[in-house]
Amino acid sequence: MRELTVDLGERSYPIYIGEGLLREAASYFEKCGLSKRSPLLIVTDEHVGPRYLPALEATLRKAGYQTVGITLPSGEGSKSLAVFESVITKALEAGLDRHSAVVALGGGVVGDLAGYVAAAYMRGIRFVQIPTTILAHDSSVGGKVAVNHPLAKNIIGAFHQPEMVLYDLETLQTLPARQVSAGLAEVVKHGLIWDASFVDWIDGNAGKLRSLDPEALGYALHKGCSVKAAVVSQDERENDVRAILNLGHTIGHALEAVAGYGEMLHGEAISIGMVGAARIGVELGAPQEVYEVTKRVLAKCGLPVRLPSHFDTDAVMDAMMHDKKFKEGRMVYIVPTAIGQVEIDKNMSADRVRRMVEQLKEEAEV
Ligand SMILES: NC(=O)c1ccc[n+]([C@@H]2O[C@H](COP(=O)([O-])OP(=O)(O)OC[C@H]3O[C@@H](n4cnc5c(N)ncnc54)[C@H](O)[C@@H]3O)[C@@H](O)[C@H]2O)c1
Ligand SMILES: O=C(O)C(=O)C[C@@H](O)[C@H](O)[C@H](O)COP(=O)(O)O
Ligand SMILES: [Zn+2]
Repeated sequence: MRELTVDLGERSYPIYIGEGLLREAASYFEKCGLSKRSPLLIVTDEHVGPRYLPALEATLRKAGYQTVGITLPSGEGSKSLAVFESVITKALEAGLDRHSAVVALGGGVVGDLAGYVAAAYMRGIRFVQIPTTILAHDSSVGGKVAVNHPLAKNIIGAFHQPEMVLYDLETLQTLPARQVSAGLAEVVKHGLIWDASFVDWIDGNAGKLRSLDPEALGYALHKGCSVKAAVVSQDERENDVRAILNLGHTIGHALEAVAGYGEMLHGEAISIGMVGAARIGVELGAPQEVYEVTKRVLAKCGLPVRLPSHFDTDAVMDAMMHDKKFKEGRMVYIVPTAIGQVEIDKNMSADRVRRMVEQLKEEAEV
């Protein structure tokens, strides 16, 4: 078992990463002081619930916790105000009070939604992240919780930190191949923004990661969570350095919205976005290898590196205008300057981004 800390003063919390942690969940819940007198609401989805909810509830109940589960349809569509309301209804019916906690058992969709429920219910109750996807090594850490609006991703949300992150790597073994690749996009991102040697390692170990080799996965997810924790610890509310976690996301979020939520997975969209960002980086003076390595490593992880030509450039640009980082015709854009390094460009021209979107449709597959 590996342990990390997200260092945020009185809101600091541990990330536990290891095999079989779900079976020991009760002892971790006790360690972080969750109440046995008030019900816990476990939010999960239709793919995760049948596999992992009964065992989690059994171990928690055996230790004296009261649990209630809610199983949602899987996929990005559940990050909506309608589903948010249905979970609040469940919380009220189950009698959750201010000492209760919401437990997110699932991927980033469940984590973002359940976290937002926890942030809003009775003006904020505690919550626990139990991530079950590779991608959720990113989403479970850092306290960004949200639902989508049809016009813009993650636009209704809050910062609300969990009490702990309990990452049982055994659960990842049941992930479908497409979700494995999508999750690896955020792993690659953590290398590209912070650590060239990690990018090099992924380059050499992408095959092992895709085949869910436990040792390789453990190493990569610990590394990814360390980068995320380090960045968030420096800038909890994205006033500054935290923006670098958005590499590839400005266009990525627009692609998700334009495709229709869930059609293009988050990891797939930001993969294409990171290739675009690398192109802009090279245009602005970064070495050519920034583009070549970014594209190669993403392709090795089984990710798309080209924008399908049916995407309408105007629609993508319109969607970007709703991004939280867009202001007066200029956007905040994360631009790679070298492998493992990025800078925050607060004055990126929309015209340059438009040209990049067009170029992404011409991108050769690797
Ligand atoms: N809050 C943040 O900081 C942050 C960071 C990155 C991404 N996100 C958000 O995360 C979301 C994407 O998360 P995701 O990729 O985990 O998607 P997801 O939660 O939809 O999970 C992907 C799919 O895998 C299934 N699944 C999950 N765990 C499984 C398992 N162990 N075995 C079998 N199937 C399993 C799910 O049912 C779903 O069909 C997006 O909405 C994105 O915006 C948030
Ligand atoms: O935690 C962050 O900060 C991130 O940017 C992580 C991203 O991977 C994640 O997709 C996040 O939800 C994007 O943030 P947003 O503020 O652009 O919605
Ligand atoms: Zn992301």
